Amino acid sequence: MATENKNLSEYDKATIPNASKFRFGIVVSEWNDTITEGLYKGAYDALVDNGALPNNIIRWDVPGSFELVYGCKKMQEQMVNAVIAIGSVIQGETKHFDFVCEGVTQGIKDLNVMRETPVIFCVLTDNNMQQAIERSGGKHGNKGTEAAIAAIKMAELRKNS
Ligand SMILES: Nc1c(NC[C@H](O)[C@H](O)[C@H](O)CO)[nH]c(=O)[nH]c1=O
Ligand SMILES: CC(=O)[C@@H](O)COP(=O)(O)O
Repeated sequence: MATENKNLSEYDKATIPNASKFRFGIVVSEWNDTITEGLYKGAYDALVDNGALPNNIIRWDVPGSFELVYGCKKMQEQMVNAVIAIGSVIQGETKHFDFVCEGVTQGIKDLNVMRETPVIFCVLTDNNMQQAIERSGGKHGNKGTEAAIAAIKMAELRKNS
């Protein structure tokens, strides 16, 4: 498994652009909030560690991961350089997991295709809570950290393109 061979929280600051000139929007799903709050902390701390100003980080909450698409669409309309979508989808008894994951994945992909502001996919899609815990500050690191680094790099790419 790819994540098993890569700690999601590791990055080399020397390779990361300074984020002090950028504004970031973070949209956070309330479902599985113990997980999404851990992802948010990882993302927020990594943004600030790389120079982002706290006043330049906007947070909105949405009910569930399916609503991340609408929330990120509206966040793109704000004066931000990149958006991070944070969610945690955990397999239940039915196929609902498949439809939520597909819907949020395709929706965020569409936002990246149709609009100028990059939206980073920080949505865990796990078989169980233990996997989610391990990827939101556990033994595999924090996908929120990974997403923040991606957001900084994509904001820099957008600025230079
Ligand atoms: N089961 C999970 C959900 N389900 C809720 C949907 O995301 C959505 O809010 C609802 O269908 C109303 O439109 N959401 C998650 O983020 N994680 C889950 O595990
Ligand atoms: C991802 C979901 O919507 C899922 O957790 C809901 O659980 P269930 O499939 O048991 O209704």
